[in-house]
Amino acid sequence: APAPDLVVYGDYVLTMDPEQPEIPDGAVVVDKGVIVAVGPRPEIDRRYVAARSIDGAGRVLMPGLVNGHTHSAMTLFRGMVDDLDLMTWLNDYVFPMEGRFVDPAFIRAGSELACWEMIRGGTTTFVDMYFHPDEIAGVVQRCGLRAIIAAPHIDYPSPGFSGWDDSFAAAEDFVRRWQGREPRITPAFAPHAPYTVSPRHLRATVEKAQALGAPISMHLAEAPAESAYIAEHFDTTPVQHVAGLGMYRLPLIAAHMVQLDDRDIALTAAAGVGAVHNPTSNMKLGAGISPVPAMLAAGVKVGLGTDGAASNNDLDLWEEVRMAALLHKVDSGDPTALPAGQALAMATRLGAAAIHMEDSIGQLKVGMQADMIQLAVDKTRHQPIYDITSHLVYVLDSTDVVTTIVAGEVLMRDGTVLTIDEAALRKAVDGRRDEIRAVLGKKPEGE
Ligand SMILES: N[C@@H](CCSC[C@H]1O[C@@H](n2cnc3c(=O)[nH]cnc32)[C@H](O)[C@@H]1O)C(=O)O
Ligand SMILES: [Zn+2]
Repeated sequence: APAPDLVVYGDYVLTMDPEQPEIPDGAVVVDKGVIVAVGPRPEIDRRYVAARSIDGAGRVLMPGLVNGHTHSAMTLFRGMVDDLDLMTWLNDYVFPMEGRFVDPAFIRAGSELACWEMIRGGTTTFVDMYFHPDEIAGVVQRCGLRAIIAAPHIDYPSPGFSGWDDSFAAAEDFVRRWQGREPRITPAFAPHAPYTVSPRHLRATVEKAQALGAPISMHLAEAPAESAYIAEHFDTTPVQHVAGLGMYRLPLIAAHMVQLDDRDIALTAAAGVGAVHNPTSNMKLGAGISPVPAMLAAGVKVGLGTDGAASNNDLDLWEEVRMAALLHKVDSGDPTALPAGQALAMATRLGAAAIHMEDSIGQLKVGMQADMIQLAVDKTRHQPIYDITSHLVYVLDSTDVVTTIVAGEVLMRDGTVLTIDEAALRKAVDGRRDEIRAVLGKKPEGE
């Protein structure tokens, strides 16, 4: 028998592969970080003797989750400003705080805190957009997660901002240095939003991203104030504005996509642009309700994201799955609007498509990357179980995740994160918290 690196079992194997969605008492075989077999346990055990195995009794085995939009180091701003609309939150609070506190050490601590939380909760891939992307990439490399790391650039004179030319040149430099360097890291461009980056600079971004073959991640059609700004200055919608500048010709990852008309949705579907839905952030900032069922019906690739911990306030993707499943029922008055299976797909297979990685992640399928998680479903509060998908969406949560594996590497085992020193992390986070508290104590922000 062939001797692969690892076999992982599950009483319930949920592949998210439409061709064989669920395998009771199944197993996934991994060799050199890639899935080489998926099937029922007896058949797998007959064919393979793996070097290592992870038991699956009382456990679900499924693909790791995809967080399509976050700002990882904003974990250090968790719970600092709540209950404000997007523009007030951003201009009066977040930008000044960032100008004051963000430096490379802040990013190292904040991103590590984010990665710890994501590994703990079963997120295996995330799309990040934040300052000092080299620091983020270093953290991601050390903790073993997979990420698209988008280097931000902006016109808007936010604090800490050194001008468009510098921020764009730094982003290009980052993309060039990280392309092909680490298989789990994809560098990308991140023009902040249509209301903070001029048309000329969005065009320049398209040209550069096209030349380098890099994806773009940006905030798009998030809040009413953005639509009003774009209507006033350009007499169109945010989507049609950026599509007109060529942005819909590339692998674009568009976060939010709340304020959309029918034409915006049709254009997004036709272009294959990925839409990342952030239900908690949208609800919390009062941005509106993204027309997710309409996008899905039109064939848009819709994923899920947490956004940063300053507008969520955590990076728990299970919460987004459940929020999405519930929000669109209440919005439409139709409980069939977003069924559990579709909500779960948005965190896995569809979410992978939304970030243009559907060929390598999002399903447990031969040839795909071995990015997978186990959840324990053996507790009394989990019983009885009739439909595992229903449980994953409506019963389980991030604390039920017990194993996290990326490219065949075990990042968490029995609920313990193995690749991050938690005690050292807590110390770094406490240090930053004290520094921020001291400043906030002296000068309270806002009224
Ligand atoms: N101001 C930056 C760009 C920074 S990274 C991404 C930015 O997006 C901000 N951000 C976080 N969540 C949202 C959101 O929902 N909408 C718009 N911006 C956001 C975040 O605070 C951060 O400033 C520069 O000078 O280059
Ligand atoms: Zn964001």
